[in-house]
Amino acid sequence: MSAPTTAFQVRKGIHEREVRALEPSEVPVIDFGAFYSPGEAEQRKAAAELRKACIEKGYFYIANHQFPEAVVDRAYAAMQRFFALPVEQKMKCHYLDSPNHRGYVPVKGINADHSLKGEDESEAIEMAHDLPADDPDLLKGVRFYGPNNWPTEPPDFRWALGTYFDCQLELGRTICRAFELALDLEAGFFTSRFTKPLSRLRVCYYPPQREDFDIANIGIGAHTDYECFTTVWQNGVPGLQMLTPDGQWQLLPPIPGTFAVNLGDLMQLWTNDLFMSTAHRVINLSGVDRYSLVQFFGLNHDVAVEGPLPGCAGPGNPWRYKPTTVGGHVEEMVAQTYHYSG
Ligand SMILES: O=C(O)CCC(=O)C(=O)O
Ligand SMILES: [Fe+2]
Repeated sequence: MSAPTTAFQVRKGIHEREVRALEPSEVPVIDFGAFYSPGEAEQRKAAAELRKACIEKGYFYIANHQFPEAVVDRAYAAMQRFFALPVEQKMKCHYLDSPNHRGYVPVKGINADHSLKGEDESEAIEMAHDLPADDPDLLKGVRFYGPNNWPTEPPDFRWALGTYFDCQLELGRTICRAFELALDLEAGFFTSRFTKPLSRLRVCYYPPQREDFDIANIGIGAHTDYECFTTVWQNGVPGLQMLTPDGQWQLLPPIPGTFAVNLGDLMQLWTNDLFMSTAHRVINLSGVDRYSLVQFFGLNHDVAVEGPLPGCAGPGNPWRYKPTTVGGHVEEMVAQTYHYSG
């Protein structure tokens, strides 16, 4: 049985227009170098900072993560060239033409905020692990495993974004390890279930938005992400806003050399609301184009979320959710957001 889904997106203040723009010094930045070092004390210290940020804010940035800068630069260059193409060209790889939920999402192609009837004013490419068409899990009916629906233009898009995706998987494994420490779990709790993870990458473009925008039609409407956590790279142009657990919208400043990381629904389910899935949205009022690379990290498709993590429930604090699976929850939420009929 699936968990109730409406619990995740609805938050007090979700349509509030007041936003506080944060200074870079106000952002919790975790030094990820600690997780690559053999020093246990350093790792524990960084994990404690990560835990505090998750409880108080629902997001953090990571620095010293060792992600190759050239991979980001190449991905950014290729995505700019793709989104500059005529719309007819981009429509040739529309996501609704892919059996695996991969491809181009045009303007008004999704409705991320399920509580409104609007459509989102942004474009994206949905991609994931580029698996063959005879992948055994795909043959069993798991549509999230399978081939990407690559654009043919620009010709290096596939290399540039495929490499970004693969490198992010490596980073994601380290973030899983950091969460194991932050939640006091046995080593391998997440990483041993991260051998064929459901991970999606959204390659996003947000044209500038008018000041008198309608809250139902913004870059991406307020929502929570469905997986365990999400990494966000943004091109120096602000627009991403996070709703903190105490109900304040915060505009996140891009900080060169970092990724923002926010929590997703599965983390909320598993931690029984200790780590809440962070509601967020994008409104690009900068006057210039905003681009972002947003990668979602679940665990393997069939991993069961059938109870709270150790230490996250007890007398007076029962588990609030129903059992689900990683793939089951993501499938249900994607069906509500994207324009699949029937
Ligand atoms: O573009 C961003 O910064 C965030 C996009 C987002 O929230 C999403 O694609 O789920
Ligand atoms: Fe999101």
